[in-house]
Amino acid sequence: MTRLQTAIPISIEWMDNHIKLLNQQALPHITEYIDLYTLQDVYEAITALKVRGAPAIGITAAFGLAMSAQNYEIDELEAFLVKLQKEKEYLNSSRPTAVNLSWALNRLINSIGNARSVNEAKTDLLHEAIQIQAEDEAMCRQIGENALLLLTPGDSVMTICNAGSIATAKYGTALAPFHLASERGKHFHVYACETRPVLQGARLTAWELQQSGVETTLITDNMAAHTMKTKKIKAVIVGADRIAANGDTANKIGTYGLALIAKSLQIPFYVAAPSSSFDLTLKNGDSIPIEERNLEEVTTLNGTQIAPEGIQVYNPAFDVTSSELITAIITEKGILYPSYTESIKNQLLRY
Ligand SMILES: CSC[C@H]1O[C@H](OP(=O)(O)O)[C@H](O)[C@@H]1O
Repeated sequence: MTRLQTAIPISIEWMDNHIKLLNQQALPHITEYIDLYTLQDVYEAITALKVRGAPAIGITAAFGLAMSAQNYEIDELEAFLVKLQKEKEYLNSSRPTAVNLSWALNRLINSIGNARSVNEAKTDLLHEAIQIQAEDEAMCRQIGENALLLLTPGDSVMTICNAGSIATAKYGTALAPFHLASERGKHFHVYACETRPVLQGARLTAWELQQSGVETTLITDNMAAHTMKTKKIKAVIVGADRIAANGDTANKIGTYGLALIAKSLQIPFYVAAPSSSFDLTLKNGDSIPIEERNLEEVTTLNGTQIAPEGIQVYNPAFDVTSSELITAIITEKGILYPSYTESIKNQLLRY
């Protein structure tokens, strides 16, 4: 067993008739699993961020739809497909920004195009969800290998949010190189931004990298510029929720600011993401839907009110980094460089 296999739990496990999910809202203090049996359980787990991270959301939704379909008491294929489409749209409405959600659900619907019976369709759905999870693990491992072509062990690297193993099937995207290097006895020094308001950096990335034996320093988000300037940060690497055809990238709120600082300090800024995070129907990032979440995430901390009651709040969960601020996009199919419109066409779509 590699260190990663023993250190970091798998976030999503299919248990033959239900989903066993690592509750990411309980981390880092409690490692607990919750059992999801219904479509509503899955919808609520995604909206409440019990599972979060673009690929992990897609995988969970895929198993959720396949699981729900197993229990349809419908014999007629046409009626089965009508109900499946309705439930797919419901799950797809759980969070708007990560394209992996709709990508995974569409893959499930497409997987039963040739089914000749309801039973065949039920089998195909489950098979496709299992396939999506297995492929994501392989893609993330390859992203880690490709990132190690750009990052040098021993360097200090900054990241934001959690684009880690628990946000994917395994390994993560932005954190994948650190896990792989650690398994090989090579070490980076990672500066993790805490990532207000939900604290994915402080709660999840700090925990995940510590489990994996990666040297990690936690900073608050407003320390990023000073840290990049004074701590010899050699690169910034982040995940992605949706990448448009020109390379504009939506990621956790605060990412755009890191990219601007990196540009001004001439520090390479990398996005790490699987091909399932690209939305080539969008010419650029202007039309990427940005999720706005409830005000309590900003006005409270661990249930304690930290702002005056009734204060107005703006709580966008993502921002869009324009492609000219991105040095390279690291995918499982290789490293893309500007112009991203061209490199996406030549490298991502060539298969
Ligand atoms: C590989 S995870 C990608 C992405 O998802 C996270 O958002 P959230 O925690 O709200 O699901 C964050 O933006 C990560 O970079």
